[in-house]
Amino acid sequence: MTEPSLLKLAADGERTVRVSVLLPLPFATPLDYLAPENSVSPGDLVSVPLGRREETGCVWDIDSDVPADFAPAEARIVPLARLKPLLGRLDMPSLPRDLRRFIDWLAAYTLTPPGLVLAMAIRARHTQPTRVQLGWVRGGGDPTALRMTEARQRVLDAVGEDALSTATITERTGVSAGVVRGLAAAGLLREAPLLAPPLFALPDPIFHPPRLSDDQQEAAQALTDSVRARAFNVTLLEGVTGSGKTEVYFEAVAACLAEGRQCLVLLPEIALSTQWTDRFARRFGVQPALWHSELGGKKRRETWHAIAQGQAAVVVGARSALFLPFPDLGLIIVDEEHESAFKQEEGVTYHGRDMAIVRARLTNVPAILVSATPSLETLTNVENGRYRHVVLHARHGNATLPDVRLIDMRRAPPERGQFLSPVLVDAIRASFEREEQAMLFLNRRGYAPLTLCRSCGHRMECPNCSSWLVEHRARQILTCHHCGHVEGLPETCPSCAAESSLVAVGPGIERVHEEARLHFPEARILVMASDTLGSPSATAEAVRRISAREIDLVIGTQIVAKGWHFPDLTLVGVVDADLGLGGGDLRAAERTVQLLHQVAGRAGRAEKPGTVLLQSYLGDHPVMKALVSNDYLAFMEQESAQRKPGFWPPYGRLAALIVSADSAEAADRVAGLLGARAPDLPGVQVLGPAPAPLAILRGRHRRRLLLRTRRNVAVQPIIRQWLEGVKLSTHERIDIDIDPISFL
Ligand SMILES: Nc1ncnc2c1ncn2[C@@H]1O[C@H](COP(=O)(O)OP(=O)(O)OP(=O)(O)O)[C@@H](O)[C@H]1O
Ligand SMILES: [Zn+2]
Repeated sequence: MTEPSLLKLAADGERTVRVSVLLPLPFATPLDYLAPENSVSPGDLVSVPLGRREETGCVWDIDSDVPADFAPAEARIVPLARLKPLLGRLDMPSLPRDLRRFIDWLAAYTLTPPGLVLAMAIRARHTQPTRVQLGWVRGGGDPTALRMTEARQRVLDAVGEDALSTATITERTGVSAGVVRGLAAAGLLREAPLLAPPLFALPDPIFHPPRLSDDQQEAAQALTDSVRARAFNVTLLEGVTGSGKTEVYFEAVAACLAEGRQCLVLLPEIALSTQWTDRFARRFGVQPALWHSELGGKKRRETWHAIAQGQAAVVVGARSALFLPFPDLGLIIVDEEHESAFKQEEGVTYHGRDMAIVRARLTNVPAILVSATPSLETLTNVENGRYRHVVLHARHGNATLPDVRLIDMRRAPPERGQFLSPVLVDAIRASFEREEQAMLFLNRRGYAPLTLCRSCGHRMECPNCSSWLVEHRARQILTCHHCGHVEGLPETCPSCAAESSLVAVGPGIERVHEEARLHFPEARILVMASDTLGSPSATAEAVRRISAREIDLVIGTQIVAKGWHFPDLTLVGVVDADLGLGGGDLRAAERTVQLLHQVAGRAGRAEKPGTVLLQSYLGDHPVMKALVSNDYLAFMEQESAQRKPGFWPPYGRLAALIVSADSAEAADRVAGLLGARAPDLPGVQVLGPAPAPLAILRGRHRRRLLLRTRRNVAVQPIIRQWLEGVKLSTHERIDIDIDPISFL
């Protein structure tokens, strides 16, 4: 690994200035250093002394007179004479101004030290650009200094302004490397950096445009207009599954390319998006740049640099792509905007969709949110005129929306110990007979969610978390889906020592697979879950096999809901449509409709019509009614009517405080303390403290408090004041989650 070269700071006159440098560490503010005047600019990455270490940071401000009311109390202004000098500037692209403002904004909004947000932006620097390769150009030496043989002349004719490597020269001219060395020694050739071939070829906006329907054309026009206007605004692109939303927003990407600017597309599960990138390549002639957590070190740093130098024109990424240093960003698209996967729950907690809009605003470029089932937040913003609305009403071509039907599990129950109703089994058989493909969806990995002792009732629980262990029969283990704890399946009950008394309760997809094999011994079945299909190549292979009709039945967790397009897939069976509704989460119903609608949307996307069967015990539930009648908006109106009176989001604001400690007593002490000094303000309510649903997670005891306010109340100052002076021991923590979407 090569370190980036450290550039000396050129002194421009005598004066030195105070330079504030933000370090990727949990400090409340940037630290001040000294540098010669005009030697660095804001955004430059620099090396600084910190104690006995050297750290890389980013110049945040120069010679600022920090106003007293802006500086937090702990930011003491150190006199110039006591400041240490910068060690040098890294030979790397600087962070653009809009990105720095975004980092500050996000830090303030999420109540995170800004350095920790910066760390997300410059993580890629840990692995630096590969060393520059050198080649040869014409040198300024005296041509008569050397006898001009024919071989030497051939070399001089071959080299031009762009450097060529020795290997290329000898290959092109047929001379030996010695001739090249001789010319160099005589000064007739000079070393110069080789131009690296660009890592990402430029996508061609007119490579292969589709012929759009009138509806699509109108939608595309609205989007491309806003791209050309080069100003911030947000548009919701809503359209039923299979209506061509992707084709339509590709037109906006094309417009952005035509403007010569960069474009960022956020997808919720980028590592699984091979179908998306292939489509992109068919439309634009080349692959886009990818950005996600699984990118390897070399690829990661090369991509970071290509983006910083404006060479990567289209970046498709996970939420972390919001922190990339685009020098000329022209458009941000968030596909599947309703997805909760955009929320980062660990470390800095932020919502990728919401922050995409913030970034678009600070960069002053348009944002496009895309969904078949938009979130209530987004619909509300459309309603109050903050977002524009562009709608695609029908599926593309001759495809029709699938027929969604309910299987009432009380009336058509499965056989004892089974999970598929005879109605569903018959429907699958019928689709095999028509030589069509079917899919079974169950959002639960493993074999069974609970293992129970038949004689004493003991439940197999995680030793580190308050949760059940999930059996994975293929691997013969019990595992915790929260902390990853793994143990073998015991032969006897650990509590009463009864033999062979442990039974699996409830289904996971492994168990549904087992049952499907029983019903359809001949069928070619493929199981798709994040633990069996983690890597992009495994996913690509699965997609290939389904598309090539090597598979009759797909059984999967939520990864099968993603934007897949399989023309021969006509039947989708939802094994447990009620699954997401338990737990009392604010958005449980909304999320269930969105997920099941998305799954249902995989059926009948081409010529053959599709059918969706929902197995449910709650046929009268608004969620089931919405799915059967395919009336999403009516459902969202009910949702809205339920949330409005209590000022639940999006009609009010929420922030969660999660207390965790190494003992229940300590957790109770801190939670009690917070409860006792909870803010007492108009329009503000504090719920809790209460044990978190996951009262123990990874061995830590957890309590939750929920702050709920009217929409017009800013929660950050309230929380800052609330926590001021709260002293914690090293084993106690308070995590803040602004706009929480998980209530575990
Ligand atoms: N104008 C068009 N010309 C040719 N093919 C099209 C056109 N519009 C859409 N399609 C095709 O129809 C299928 C569905 O389109 P697309 O995937 O863009 O829809 P979507 O709304 O994004 O779907 P979903 O929300 O279900 O992921 C794709 O195979 C797409 O290539
Ligand atoms: Zn656990």
